[in-house]
Amino acid sequence: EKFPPGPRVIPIFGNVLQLNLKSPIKDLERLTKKYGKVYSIFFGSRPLVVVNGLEAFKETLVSKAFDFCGKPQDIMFNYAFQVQAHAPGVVLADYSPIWKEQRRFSLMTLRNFGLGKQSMEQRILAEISHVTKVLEENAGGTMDPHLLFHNAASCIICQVLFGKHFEYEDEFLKFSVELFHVTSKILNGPWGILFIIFFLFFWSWCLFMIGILCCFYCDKVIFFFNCKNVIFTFYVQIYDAVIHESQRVANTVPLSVFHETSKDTELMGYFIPKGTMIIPNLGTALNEDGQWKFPHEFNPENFLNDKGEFFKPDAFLPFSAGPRMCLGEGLARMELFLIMTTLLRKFDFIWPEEDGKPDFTPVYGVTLTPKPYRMKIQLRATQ
Ligand code: HEM
Repeated sequence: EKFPPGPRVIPIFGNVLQLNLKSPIKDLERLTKKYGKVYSIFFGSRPLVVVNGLEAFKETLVSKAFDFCGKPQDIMFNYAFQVQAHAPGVVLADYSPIWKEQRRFSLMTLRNFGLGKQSMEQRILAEISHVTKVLEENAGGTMDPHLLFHNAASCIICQVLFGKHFEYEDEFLKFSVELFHVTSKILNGPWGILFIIFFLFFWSWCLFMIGILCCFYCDKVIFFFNCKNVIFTFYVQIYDAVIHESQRVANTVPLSVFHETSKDTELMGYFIPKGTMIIPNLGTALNEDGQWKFPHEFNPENFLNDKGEFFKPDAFLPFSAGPRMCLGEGLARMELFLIMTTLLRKFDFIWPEEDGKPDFTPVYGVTLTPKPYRMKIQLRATQ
């Protein structure tokens, strides 16, 4: 009786036919308005609980984190990725001593490979020089930057993993980026089941996903060390605000990675049995009324306090929170900051008027991405 409410369930199908599986975000928004911050939907006979908004996330991901930090093991993903009990990796591993060990090992390895250190910054800057070269070649014209940025992000993670730079024309790189692109589109789409075969390849390339997901971040501490004057620091704060605001609006990983309850528990007064799949709808905190100065518009002031200094509101949870939160946040931040600042100092990126109004409707896949677009590139007069 105390299970979260939800739409009427159709036998065999559950609520699948009531959702647009190609892009369920709008449907989930509609259901939040009707049923509240915590509600249930059924995939076939399987119940899922959708969690929305900062208050519910605090309870799910932080204060009761260990009740909610399992990962479903009996879904198609796990078979496709060949997740095995003795070697489950990190992202899809259930809450267990093996997951803890693998997470600790991964963090330590990333640190050993230079995360948070000058050497990682140098690797990223070296990769940016390749991007800059391509953009310079196209200066004065228009281009679709999609593949260029995928390549750059993939190459950075390859640098970390293999200590080698891949040329953008390299067949291996082209194949892997294309493979990721295709699979990530199919994965969440209605035809996902038919394309299960792709998933077998996907596991091998998941590290590339890391790069593509990250859209480039930064550890601003490194930057601060190099900046001694106050005015420059002020600019950095604004830059940081712009980058965070871009990520807030982009809502890159809207539904996080599904969780599962590891025991019977309660959430905002509702009873949630052990083994229930949980969807943290992270995007609902990123534009939640009451949490932001300007929740529904692009405005970097969302990350500036009254004195114009950078601050991060609690509702900024694109990397999730608690024990399962994203392990690559540091690398992602470093990449985004270095790439954005370097490119914006050198180039102007302009929307081509002949292409009409930009269509901001995102394409739903593992991540939310923009529809294909072209941009004009111009070298800036002062660099
Ligand atoms: C903008 C870039 C990125 C975003 C928005 C992002 C977001 C996320 C989210 C939402 C989760 C799920 C957390 C949860 O289950 O509660 C996650 C998990 C994870 N991410 Fe990221 N991520 C990004 C980049 C990266 C990078 C660069 C790496 C690796 C270097 C990485 C590695 C991981 C791993 C290993 C997990 C699983 C952690 C665990 O289950 O213990 N991510 N990420």
